[in-house]
Amino acid sequence: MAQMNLLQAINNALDIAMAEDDSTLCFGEDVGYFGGVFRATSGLQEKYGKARCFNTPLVEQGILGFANGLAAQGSRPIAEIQFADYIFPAFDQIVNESAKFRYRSGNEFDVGRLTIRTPYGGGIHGGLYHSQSPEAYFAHTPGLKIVVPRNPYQAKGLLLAAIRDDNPVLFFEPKRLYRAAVGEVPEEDYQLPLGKAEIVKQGSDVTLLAWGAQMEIIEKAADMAEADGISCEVIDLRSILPWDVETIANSVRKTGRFVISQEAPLTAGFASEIAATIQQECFLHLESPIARVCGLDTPYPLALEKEYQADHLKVYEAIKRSMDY
Ligand SMILES: Cc1ncc(C[n+]2csc(CCOP(=O)(O)OP(=O)(O)O)c2C)c(N)n1
Repeated sequence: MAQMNLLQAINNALDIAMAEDDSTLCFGEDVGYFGGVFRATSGLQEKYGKARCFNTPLVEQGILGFANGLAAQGSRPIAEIQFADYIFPAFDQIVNESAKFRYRSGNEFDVGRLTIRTPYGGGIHGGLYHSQSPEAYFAHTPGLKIVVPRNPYQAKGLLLAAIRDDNPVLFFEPKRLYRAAVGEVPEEDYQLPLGKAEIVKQGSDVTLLAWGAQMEIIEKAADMAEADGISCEVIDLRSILPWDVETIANSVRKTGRFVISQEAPLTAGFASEIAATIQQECFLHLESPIARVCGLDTPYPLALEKEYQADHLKVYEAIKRSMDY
């Protein structure tokens, strides 16, 4: 075991993946000798050379076009988009090519070896274009997998699973946790399963669900509610696509109450998809309406970041409303 922050765990996973397979490549804006703006690829160019870890031009559509071509030809590309806010120029490549390549070629080609890493989320005073959480745009796209880790242990195990998975995977890295989340991480190779949620704390009165950096917030709200005698089951979704309906539905059947929290805006966020599915699966077990505690429906505000966030007080209020219903 070693103490690592989330960035170091990601760097460690990339190192293991590059060492095991010569066809694994890391590239993106400033990813080469500089090691990325957050240093996730630090030291990799030195170790594996300029042909395997390198800078691209500032053109996200090109990064993904290039990555799709490499993956189709048998390489294992790991493309970095410098901020998730800048993934939109590559939207066409991801949604129309990465996700559909296997289907449109009748399984003759696929880009399943592709992994896309990108820093995501707010809480760092990044303003409009360094704070967004765009998972829902991609969750609407069959053919992709989507993962969000909440700590260094998860980041390493889930990233190694993502890189080796047979489908294109989008790996959203909560940038607020890059240096803030520190924990024990095994130095050896391990994987955590994609598509599986993790029950972080067992409870019996209400189920709380989030992913990524939002986990800290629901855990804090759970502590407040527990002080009032409310027993909270806390679950980390970990994978947005595919998502673990069974674990969540089993929990809600047990507790009868359900609060979902996401950092992204409320409208058409992934929390809405979860709420719709769970009301269908658990209708007769629900004691109160499913609550969504989300970011406000505004562009991500710089000055009003605190007001925008679905913080622990808003989650706590939703728990109380659910209990009092
Ligand atoms: C579409 C998009 N992708 C990525 C970024 C992040 N970004 C901001 S500045 C910068 C580097 C710009 O370098 P250069 O074009 O050489 O201009 P310089 O600032 O060095 O004069 C990058 C990648 C961005 N702002 N927009």
